Amino acid sequence: MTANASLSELGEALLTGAVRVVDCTATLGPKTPLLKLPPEIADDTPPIEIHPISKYGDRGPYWAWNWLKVGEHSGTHFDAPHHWITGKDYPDGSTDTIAARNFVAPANVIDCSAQAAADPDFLLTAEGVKAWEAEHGPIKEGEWVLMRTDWCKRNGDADAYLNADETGPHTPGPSADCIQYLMERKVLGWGTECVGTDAGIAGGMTPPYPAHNLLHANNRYGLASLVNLSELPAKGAILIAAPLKIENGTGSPIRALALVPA
Ligand SMILES: O=C(O)C(=O)c1ccccc1S
Ligand SMILES: [Mn+2]
Repeated sequence: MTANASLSELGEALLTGAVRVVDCTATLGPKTPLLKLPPEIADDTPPIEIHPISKYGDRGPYWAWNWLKVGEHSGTHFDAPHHWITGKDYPDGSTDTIAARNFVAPANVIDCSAQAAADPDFLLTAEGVKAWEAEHGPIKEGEWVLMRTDWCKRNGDADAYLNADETGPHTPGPSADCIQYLMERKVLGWGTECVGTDAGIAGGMTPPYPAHNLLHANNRYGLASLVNLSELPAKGAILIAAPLKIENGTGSPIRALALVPA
């Protein structure tokens, strides 16, 4: 089928509802849970603020608009290679230099919801990815790999979502060998439902924060705080994940949208 025919067919399918659009984005606002790092080593992103400029009142009679105070790595967001020291030198590693073709791609959704429900520190390993491929087919170069944990069900409760105790945060994520394997498969990037692309215990892993370290060392991308992955098929969805074109940006809140068969 020609590209014209494919796009025309997609347009028709969108209009008829044969292809559905799933919103994989959490609402962004002052209640959005943000990463809390050990205060002895790092500063955190300040809480999101939404400030009205006018709302059809005397400072803007016909219009309403706000200004925002928001960190790049807030809510459902995109991690660019420049976010990490291992990716700092890529000329196309910031949100304003990444090629736009990388913002639309097929998605593989690996369901780890049962494992994450049983163990908040669950780590998906390379072996786990290979077992998934044996069942669903190979992960191809240029595709997203998304870890479904149903962690988004905790979004309404910041404490439950961040799930920290005196030993630190406990949220599921990838092992280092998982990300290393995905880099060998030349995937576009890795996405999770949790506050970051790494597991809560990742600060103590080798290398520290292996998803960030290895993704961005390979000029690849991360997605965090995705929602509704349960509505996506294991294979077959197309994910639209485009960061704001922030000058020298290390990341950006996004509106993540998945095109799925109805
Ligand atoms: O990229 C992020 O938002 C993120 O998760 C993160 C940011 C900075 C340091 C550690 C982590 S783990
Ligand atoms: Mn981030």
